[in-house]
Amino acid sequence: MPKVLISDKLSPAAVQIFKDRGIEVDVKTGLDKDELIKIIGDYDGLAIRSNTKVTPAVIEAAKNLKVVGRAGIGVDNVDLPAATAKGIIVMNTPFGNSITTAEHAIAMMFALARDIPQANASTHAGKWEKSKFMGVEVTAKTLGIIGCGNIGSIVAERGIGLKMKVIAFDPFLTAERAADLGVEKVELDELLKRADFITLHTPMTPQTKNVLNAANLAKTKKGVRIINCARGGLIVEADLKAAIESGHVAGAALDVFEEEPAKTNILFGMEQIVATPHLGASTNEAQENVALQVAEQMSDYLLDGAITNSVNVPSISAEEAPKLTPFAELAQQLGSFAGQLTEEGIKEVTLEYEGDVAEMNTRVLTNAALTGLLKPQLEDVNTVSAPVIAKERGIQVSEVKREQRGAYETYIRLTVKTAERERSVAGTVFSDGKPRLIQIKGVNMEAALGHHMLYVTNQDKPGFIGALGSILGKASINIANFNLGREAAGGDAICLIEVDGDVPEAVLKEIQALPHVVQAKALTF
Ligand SMILES: NC(=O)c1ccc[n+]([C@@H]2O[C@H](COP(=O)([O-])OP(=O)(O)OC[C@H]3O[C@@H](n4cnc5c(N)ncnc54)[C@H](O)[C@@H]3O)[C@@H](O)[C@H]2O)c1
Ligand SMILES: O=C(O)[C@H](O)COP(=O)(O)O
Repeated sequence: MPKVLISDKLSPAAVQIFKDRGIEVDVKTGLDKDELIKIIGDYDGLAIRSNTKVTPAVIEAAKNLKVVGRAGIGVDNVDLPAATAKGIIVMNTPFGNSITTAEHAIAMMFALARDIPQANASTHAGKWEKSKFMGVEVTAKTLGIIGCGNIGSIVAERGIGLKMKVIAFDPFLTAERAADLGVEKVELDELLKRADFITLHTPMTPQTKNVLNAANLAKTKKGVRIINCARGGLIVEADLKAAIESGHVAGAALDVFEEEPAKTNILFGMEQIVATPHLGASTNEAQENVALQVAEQMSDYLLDGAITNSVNVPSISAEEAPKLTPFAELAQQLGSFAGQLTEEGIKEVTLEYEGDVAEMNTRVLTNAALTGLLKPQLEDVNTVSAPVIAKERGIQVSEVKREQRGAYETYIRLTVKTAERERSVAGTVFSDGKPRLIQIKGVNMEAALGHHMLYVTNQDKPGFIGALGSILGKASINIANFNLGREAAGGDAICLIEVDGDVPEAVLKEIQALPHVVQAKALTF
């Protein structure tokens, strides 16, 4: 039975889902990093929010971990490269808390416009400072949205509902989407110049980090008010402080900070700052949504191999998972076969998918093939890390899909190009669900791959098979399966033999020395 650890405060709905799905679940919140490292090895799944830091050290200690589920959106607290390298799937719940966070941004805008937190504190203190708190209307003001994705779009709709003029900077926002939303798409400088309120809704990336720095703050309208319910590092806090002190920026409402938890901060204590402790997603509704969703997604993966909302691998639905499994095994075997025979640097890999398999989720199959291909050179490769490693090594990977059927209903062909040669191998899955090789280097044959295989290429000449059989017999190597194929009588021939154990180096040398042998290699699968 898979075992999941919930290490941040999640709605109890998540625990119930895991239990209902037959998954053992422990809830241990507030663990420090050493405590987490100590226990993480026991778990197949880890469910988190933003508090748990999934560092390379945690990943290293997570010997059984298969999936990290983020009940929320931002996965900046998870070391994605480390998780990917270890084959751990990281998934989030990209929509579950969007409305709640957008509503928080709007609430923060009003808090700023009308000094609500300051007036609240003053009134509680019995001061009745009616003339001190003079606000501004939002009606007819310009709201500048930086990042118009899920949350930014909802903020845009709410802003339009409040009779604001909404402008947005988002390089990935299409003109059609902007028109549908009723938003004017502008460049960043234009937004900075025109907005009375600026609200940030981008992820934290190298491009968005420090987007509101001294230089950009200087381009804003005097009296601008800034709202950040996205990520702390989008604003340079020292520059914001200076811009408020100079009177250029009227105020800022911040839910997120450069360093969290933010127990101290240079902005704390400033009258013009409204602060909340990363509460964007904190409503009953959003927490129920994300907890249910993450528990379902993690259970689907741990129990059925279905992948939803992963940030590091392609999705696989629960329906396609069982159909894909034998083809993924085939793709990995084709990759492994080619990988064990390839001793030079790989330049290009092409995967041809023909027939029914062309309609499947071929990215998953390509990742499986790359895993098999790279494994002989790299012990630490898996279906999650393989595409990243291939890219890092400059291997060009392409897919070709054809719907038509030939002699076989469906098949996959893998072609590997190096500086010296091109090698291709094709296979299919038979009705018994087992993968078979059907062609090697253009030579037809039908062979299942066992654990130990002997691969020999030779010139098709009489007497060769007898000589080969007697070498194996003399070495007491039992033949389990013998598969032969040839280009034409007397031409190139291939012999793929399943044997019941290792083929020692000395035996291999004897085979290589036989007349007409071009190559002989022991392969394992
Ligand atoms: N405060 C909270 O509690 C809370 C809650 C939920 C989400 N968030 C954060 O809010 C942010 C937005 O979440 P979302 O769900 O809307 O994400 P999203 O991916 O749907 O939208 C992000 C948008 O930013 C745009 N973008 C990317 N790079 C950009 C750039 N360089 N300049 C301008 N725009 C750029 C993208 O095109 C996209 O449209 C994330 O950082 C998320 O972690 C915070
Ligand atoms: O990215 C998110 O979903 C938000 O930052 C919410 O974080 P939380 O789940 O820790 O409140």
